[in-house]
Amino acid sequence: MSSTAHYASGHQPSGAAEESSAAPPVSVTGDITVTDVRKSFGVTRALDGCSFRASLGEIHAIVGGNGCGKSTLAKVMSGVLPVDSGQVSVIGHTPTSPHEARAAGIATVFQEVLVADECSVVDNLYLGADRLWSKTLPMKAKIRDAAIMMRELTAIDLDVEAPAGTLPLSIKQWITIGRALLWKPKVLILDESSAALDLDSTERLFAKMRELRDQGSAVLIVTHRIAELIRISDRATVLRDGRDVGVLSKGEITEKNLLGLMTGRSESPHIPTAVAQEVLRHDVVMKTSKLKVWPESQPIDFALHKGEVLGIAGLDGQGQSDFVTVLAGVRRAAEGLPMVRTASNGFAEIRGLAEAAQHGVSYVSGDRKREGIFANMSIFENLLMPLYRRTARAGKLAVIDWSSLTAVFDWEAERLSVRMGERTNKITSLSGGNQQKVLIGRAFALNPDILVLNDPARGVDVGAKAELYKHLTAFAERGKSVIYLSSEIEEFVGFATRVVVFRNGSIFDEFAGNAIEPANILEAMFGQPRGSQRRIDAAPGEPKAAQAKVAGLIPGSAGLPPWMSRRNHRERDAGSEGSGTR
Ligand SMILES: Nc1ncnc2c1ncn2[C@@H]1O[C@H](COP(=O)(O)OP(=O)(O)OP(=O)(O)O)[C@@H](O)[C@H]1O
Repeated sequence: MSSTAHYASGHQPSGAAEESSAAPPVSVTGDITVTDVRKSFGVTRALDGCSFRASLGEIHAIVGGNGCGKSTLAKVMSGVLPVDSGQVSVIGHTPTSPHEARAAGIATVFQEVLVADECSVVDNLYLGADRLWSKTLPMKAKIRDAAIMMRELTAIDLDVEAPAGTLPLSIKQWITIGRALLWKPKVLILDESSAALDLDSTERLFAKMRELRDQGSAVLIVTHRIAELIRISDRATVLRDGRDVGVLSKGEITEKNLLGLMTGRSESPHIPTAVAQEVLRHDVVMKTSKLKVWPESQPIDFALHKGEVLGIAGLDGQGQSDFVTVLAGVRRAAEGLPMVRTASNGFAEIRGLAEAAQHGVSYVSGDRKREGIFANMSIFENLLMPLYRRTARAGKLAVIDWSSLTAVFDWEAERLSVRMGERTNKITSLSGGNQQKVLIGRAFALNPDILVLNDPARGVDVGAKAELYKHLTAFAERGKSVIYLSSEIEEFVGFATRVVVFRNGSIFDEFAGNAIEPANILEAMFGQPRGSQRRIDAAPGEPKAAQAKVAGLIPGSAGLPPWMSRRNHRERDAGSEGSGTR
């Protein structure tokens, strides 16, 4: 393993780049050199003498725990943040604004999915581009290019003229990536850009990254998905507490080496073991009977047991996310209602969030920007607001019991290791992963009986993830139950009691015990049943439509989600086999 990197000093800043109305201007004058950079926010030292060096023609990962300064490093290289001291040179430029960075051939996809909901997909793709080369492109050409780009990235035909607000988070994430790729950047910086993508989508992103690298660009990625970064990166720089602590070359990039550098310790925090199955004989605490997520999808009979950690998997758009939001009362199913066990041992229907909360069901969204944080409120308020009313002392004035709230805050913030300055600071002052921890803390603080988590570890570092599994396991051992949707299938191993895999808006397969293996889950996600459920929706000999569903990645013709293109809907309505969508 390389020791702490020492870098040569960077190129001198070249000043602002010229604007151009032609294709993106790129003048390659050197590589990427960040030297001894310091950047503080008040008392927080986000970068504390950080150095980093990457070359054109490589995929280089920037790795480290939540709050160690990765996004800040990405932002200083993208002209979003000025440094307090030190030097930044990216292909000969020191951009002082995102616009300058873009003109220099540097494109960044930031961690938060920045999409204007009310604008169309095409407008979102060209957002901010109108002062440069795309100004001259007629709308028709933009629509054509947008459709091609989105098809390449998502493998489905999207209606690019539809408003982006109706799209799932993963597709919005693709828009932000497509926006950067349209520029054919010389340096592409991806800050947690695969965090909302499923496995197959991630492969498409990787193909794009390799293509760019092979054309001579540098691709810098920030990710907490260790298995992915091991596969894709040529080199990795590890940060800890705002400093670079080591550079790993391809063969050295292993989970053990990464964790050792990230934490400064050598032990691995997560040792997978098969999870005991006795809980599957315990009482049912939540169930559905003939519930249909989409009007045309297969009905779902489902049961969650007391003490169970149930994993939920599926390729994007297969209904798993809709299902968990139905269970949590966030949305209604096309048919049927989930039922939850009541204190008197009967079952009550969940018709909305209020009933879910009343019967002890809490929800954590992975889409923290849209469904989670209150951006204008403090860290404290964000973690505890749902408790304000509950802890109000009886009486006319209903005074909030601040001392008990403070105790809850301290407990949750400490056990989830939320890295923060003052608790009264706005939640947006926290790094992305730490914001997510606050949302998880909020759900725990409500002391629920059933926790429904929708890809909660998105952007959470590997150490904190292991802690989260520990807390959730302990929670389940206290007789509570957990529903855990993840787009990262490795998460289930050694943690979930059972995993159900969704296809076409319904449960397709199910795994328990030692069968909870990434390879098994993956095959089921792609339509090959390997578990106990064996709900085969396309047996050999079935017509081509079903075979296409199994072989391909398209959601089946049964119950296409509404954001797919008009063309897909027309094909479905005409009884088409849908295989033309790829
Ligand atoms: N605008 C800001 N105001 C105040 N503090 C900030 C701001 N931006 C970042 N910080 C702080 O700087 C530190 C580094 O944050 P940064 O977002 O760079 O971390 P990160 O390594 O990207 O974390 P994550 O993996 O959670 O995304 C954190 O402690 C964060 O709270």
